[in-house]
Amino acid sequence: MSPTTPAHAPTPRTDRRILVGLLRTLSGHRRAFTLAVLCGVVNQGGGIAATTLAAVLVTHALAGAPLSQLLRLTVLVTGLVLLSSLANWLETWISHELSFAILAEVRMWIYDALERIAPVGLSHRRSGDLADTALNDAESLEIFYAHTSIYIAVAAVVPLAAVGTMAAFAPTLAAVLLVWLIAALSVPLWLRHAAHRHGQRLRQRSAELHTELADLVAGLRELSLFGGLERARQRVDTATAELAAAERAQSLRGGSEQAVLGLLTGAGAASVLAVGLWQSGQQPQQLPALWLVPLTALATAAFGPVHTLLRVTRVWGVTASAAGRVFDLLEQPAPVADTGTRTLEERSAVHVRMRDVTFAYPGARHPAVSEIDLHVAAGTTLAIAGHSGAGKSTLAHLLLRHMDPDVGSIHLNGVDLRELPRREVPRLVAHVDQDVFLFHDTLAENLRLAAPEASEQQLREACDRARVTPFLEQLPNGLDTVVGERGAALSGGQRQRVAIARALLQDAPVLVLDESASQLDVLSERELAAALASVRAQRTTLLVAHRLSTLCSADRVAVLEHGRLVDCAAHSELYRRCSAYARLVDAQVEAVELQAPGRESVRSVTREHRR
Ligand SMILES: Nc1ncnc2c1ncn2[C@@H]1O[C@H](COP(=O)(O)OP(=O)(O)OP(=O)(O)O)[C@@H](O)[C@H]1O
Repeated sequence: MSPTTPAHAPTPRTDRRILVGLLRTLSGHRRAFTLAVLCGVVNQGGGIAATTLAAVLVTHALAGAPLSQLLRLTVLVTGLVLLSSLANWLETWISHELSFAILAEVRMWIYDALERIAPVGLSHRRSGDLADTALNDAESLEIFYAHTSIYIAVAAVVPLAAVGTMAAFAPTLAAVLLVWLIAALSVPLWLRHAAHRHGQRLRQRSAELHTELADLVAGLRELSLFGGLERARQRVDTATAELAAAERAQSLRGGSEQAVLGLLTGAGAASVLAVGLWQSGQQPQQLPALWLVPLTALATAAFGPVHTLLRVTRVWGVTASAAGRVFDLLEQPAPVADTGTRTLEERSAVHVRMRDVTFAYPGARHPAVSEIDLHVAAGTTLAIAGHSGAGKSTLAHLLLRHMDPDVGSIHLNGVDLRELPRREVPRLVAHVDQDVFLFHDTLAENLRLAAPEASEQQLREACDRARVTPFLEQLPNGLDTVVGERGAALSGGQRQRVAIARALLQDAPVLVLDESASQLDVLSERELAAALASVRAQRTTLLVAHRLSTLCSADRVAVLEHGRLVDCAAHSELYRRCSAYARLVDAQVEAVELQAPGRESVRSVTREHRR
């Protein structure tokens, strides 16, 4: 079973909210940002000044100005070009440093968010989609921090400075230029809805393709077993085609934006030239003809920062969509509050009390568990039995505090789980799940997950007690053997024994054991039973039981039906007095006998509990 789906549904974000969110991230890097903007202003401003002065130089040369004056102008133009290049290099360097520093922060925030909302808050998201947010969405923000934010500031300063300079020589031309510059800057505003739509679609399609591929790789074995490879191929093909269509729409809009901007730049320069020509032809002359070429050059160059800005804002839709997905994850509320401050004084003997516990999954019509009242004395084992869907795993998840009861409470030695800090719970309650996850790492490192400081001797002791040692000796490199992705190099039973060794190393006083429902051969079952007995000794255990032998070994068995507690007693007594339990046990025995006729262990258990 998987934990609950949270009710959290992110509200749609406007461009302004996203921009404010992105800029807020910059506030911790004001110095680097200001430096980058300064370099950007010098780079773009120097470029415009060099272009304008080069035009002045040509005009003066044509007008027969003295060589010394031409030389001075040449030195000035060269100096400006060098300064602009240096500023360009510095801007690129600082802005990328800034961007990488912020991206490193964002990635850590994403990691913290994943940790805060796991496991319940992640259950409704596909792992490929989450990986895409953590990697590609975060990566997409690079363009904003390294370019967009800086170019916005530069584009707000440099063209205005160019208009100001022009106003000092020709106020009318400056007014004409200003009108065209405003028109050019408004292009992304006209197209913002399309840009947002295209960007969102592009990021979504890219995430979908990524998720499809991740699913395909993870489920390759099942797909080939059930002949589903062709269908999976078609799904990848469809996702690829949809991504290509989204990319095409994005490029088409980008191309139109570029063409419109080119048109506006040309029209702006032509208007300045036309008005300038008209002014210089007036009597008395309103503008010296010699200024015409430099002023037209200045007008054309003033569009440079706008072109640079629009080159990056063209992908604003993608950035906004990626930022929205990242912010959604960062702002997703934790499924359980972490406000507890109490500690457990006595940790060696912990008893568990469930008081009137009721819990319903969000959107479910009925509670998964209702009014459960249970007590597990310190050091004893309580097995939870019931048909599939009866609420056994839900109780286990509540004890692990993956979620909180809607009504009632769960206490360890009288302390409500909600009163403990969240990080304290794994120190008190260990979990051995039926679906064991092992990292693609050595067996030793997988074991050290529970106790990072454990010595090799301690690892070996835990392996001995959890019956890992017999198969450990067969592994090529013993504890240093890499167990493969998700522990693929080990069998299901072996993985469970590794998980038991891990729980032993974790050394928590309470244990939640979700027993594997799959049937094991007699030898494996015996090994597993011995390992379980070892980890349960002296621990308070809540055992989600599927096997008859495990039910018999528990101190008491609680029977659930449709989320309600039917009865709770020792196995033999329960078998006699509780018809629901008797039916469950009989069904178990018949199923096992059917699968393994004549199996002695089953017969003996059957004889035992039927007495
Ligand atoms: N994440 C979830 N979201 C919504 N409902 C859920 C979720 N997980 C379980 N349920 C529902 O809650 C009820 C109890 O499920 P639970 O997994 O606790 O039963 P179980 O007794 O452990 O079953 P099994 O033996 O098959 O694992 C079922 O009706 C199930 O469909």
